[in-house]
Amino acid sequence: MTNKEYYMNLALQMAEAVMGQTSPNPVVGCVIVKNGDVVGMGVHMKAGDDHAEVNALNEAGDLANEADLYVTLEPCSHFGKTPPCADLIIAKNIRNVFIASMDPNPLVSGRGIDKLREAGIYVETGILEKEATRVNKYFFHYIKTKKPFVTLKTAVTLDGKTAAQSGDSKWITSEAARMDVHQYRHKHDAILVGINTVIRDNPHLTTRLPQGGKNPIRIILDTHLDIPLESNLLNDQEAKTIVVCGNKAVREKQERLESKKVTVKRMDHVSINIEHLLVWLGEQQITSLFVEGGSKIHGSFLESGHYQEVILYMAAKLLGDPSGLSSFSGNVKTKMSDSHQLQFTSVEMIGADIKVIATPKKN
Ligand SMILES: Nc1c(/N=C/[C@@H](O)[C@H](O)[C@H](O)COP(=O)(O)O)[nH]c(=O)[nH]c1=O
Repeated sequence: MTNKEYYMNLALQMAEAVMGQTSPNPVVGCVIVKNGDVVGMGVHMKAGDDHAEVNALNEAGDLANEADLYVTLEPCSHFGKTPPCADLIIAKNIRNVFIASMDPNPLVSGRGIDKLREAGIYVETGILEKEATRVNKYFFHYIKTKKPFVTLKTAVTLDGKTAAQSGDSKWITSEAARMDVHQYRHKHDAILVGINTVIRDNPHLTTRLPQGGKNPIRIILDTHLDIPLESNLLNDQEAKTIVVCGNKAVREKQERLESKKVTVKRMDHVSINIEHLLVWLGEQQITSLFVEGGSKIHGSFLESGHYQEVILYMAAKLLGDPSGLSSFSGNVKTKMSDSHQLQFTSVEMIGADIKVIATPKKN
């Protein structure tokens, strides 16, 4: 690892540590180095707060003069909730700026760098760019598409079942694997399940990590508003909860839910169109969506083609039951050559279980 990568890695580690806190902003880390000493470190904590560069420059004080600045995302050049970071970097007389990833917003991309170079500052980009892009993959997707980054998560037995034909699914995976899921609940802005999962499991869908973590907004796809009024999701007050229904759902049911401080989003058609839902969620500034199923929901996202990552946890258990519930049911392909093509991006053991991550192949 080169010197530059060492300091950029430090900035990236800070950015990674606050994933889940900054939405709808990106995560950004910044490190300031002078004569081989780290003299300032900063991270963007949450939307509306000071940017990473501001926090690092405040910490460096006069030592920022003639120092090197490492930042994981191109410094902003526009007046947002805070003044442009590029102007502050120039004012503090920083000598060199090293950047990992460029701003994906075409309106500002490169503008911050141009400002710095016009002021005579040396600027180098692309240091650990791959890692920086990974850390902000939800934000980058949202900026480009104005729709949330969609992660489909499922848990299956060795023979691919997500529940027995009786509906029983407790538990497929071990405590360690189920706890691993909670990091994604913290990192995503929202979590989504279908009405069948709500009726079968009566879930809370909260983040229960040892170190805490943010509860995501909870979204239930419930075309006809069948959700039982005594459901945990409607009564535990643990997080903002949105029930999405079709336009034929009974109004009285909608009013009963709204009296419980639950948002009811009535779509324009009888059934729920996934793409329309994602556009609406994007308008609510939801930049990432964690879909925990069940299998019909996963099938509808598969059918829509609007999903960016699949996370599958597999337990070494066999149900041997052909009528057990598959993890995806929808958009059935009858020929292997027509199957949805993905690629594995990681395989690892989590306790006794396997965790696999796959992404759709770019066609
Ligand atoms: N059955 C299993 C899962 N089941 C996932 C969903 O069906 C559950 O309803 C949801 O996780 C419950 O959320 P909670 O109430 O917040 O705990 N998910 C897993 O990773 N392994 C499983 O063995």
